Amino acid sequence: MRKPDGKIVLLGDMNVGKTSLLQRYMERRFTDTVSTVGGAFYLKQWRSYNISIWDTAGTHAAVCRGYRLLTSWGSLISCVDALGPASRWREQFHGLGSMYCRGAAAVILTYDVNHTQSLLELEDRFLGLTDTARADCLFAIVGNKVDLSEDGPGESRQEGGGGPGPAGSGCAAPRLPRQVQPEDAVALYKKIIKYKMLDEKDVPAAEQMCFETSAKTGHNVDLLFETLFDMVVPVILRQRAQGPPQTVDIASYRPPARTKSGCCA
Ligand SMILES: Nc1nc2c(ncn2[C@@H]2O[C@H](COP(=O)(O)OP(=O)(O)OP(=O)(O)O)[C@@H](O)[C@H]2O)c(=O)[nH]1
Ligand SMILES: [Mg+2]
Repeated sequence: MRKPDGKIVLLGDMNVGKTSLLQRYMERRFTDTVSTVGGAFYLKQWRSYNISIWDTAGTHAAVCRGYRLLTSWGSLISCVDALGPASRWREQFHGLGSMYCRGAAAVILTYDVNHTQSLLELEDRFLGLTDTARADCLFAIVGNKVDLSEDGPGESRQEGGGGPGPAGSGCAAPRLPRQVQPEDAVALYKKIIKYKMLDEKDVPAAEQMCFETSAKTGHNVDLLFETLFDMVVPVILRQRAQGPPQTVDIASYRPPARTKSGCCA
């Protein structure tokens, strides 16, 4: 298998629809999903480039919230017990998330437009994971599940076919009042630019990088991925021009052969 030329990573709280978005784009269908454990990737050929798209688990935030609940409800002993595992979880999650983001050319920060907390989590928990991404990493902010909001495009404008599973079931879910406005996503994008100490004029405009999608209907899903692929190609070319990364590839690393005279030669 050829090594991927570039990497895109999907991050976001559990249940926001990361796996469903990726499945909708790669497999052209919307099916029941199970919560992701660890991470998995698809390879997409775009023009002459191989791009890996990583799906990650959003579980951590909920696990920590669970522990927080436990600490407020439980006995003193369970509080003390819970603090240990919660912080260990946070560390493990941070390590794993940072690993998935290492060298990423683009990160898709995903939230649910009907759930404010999922947008807040992006800044609180997920943005820090992107410190290991490329310095010129692109950021897309994606509000998913617009089909569920009162003002969303919904079933009647279904794009790309429903396929088996929930989308094909024919019964429309009740509409919800939308909790996150497009301006909130634009504000987050601007915060990210500040956090990364970038100049707004050197990065794509917020309006270009904030999307509202529905993995269920397919709304804007192709637009999201294909806009990013086009933007990632120049990043790949820059990466090639800079030469191989200055880090050791553990898989291919071989220690230098010892001389017969040993270490003191
Ligand atoms: N109505 C609607 N439901 C969606 C949409 N996207 C995902 N879902 C549903 O939301 C639930 C969670 O979707 P997933 O894709 O598994 O979410 P995830 O972000 O990958 O979750 P984790 O793997 O736990 O981090 C599933 O029941 C999906 O069917 C959408 O656009 N519209
Ligand atoms: Mg998932």
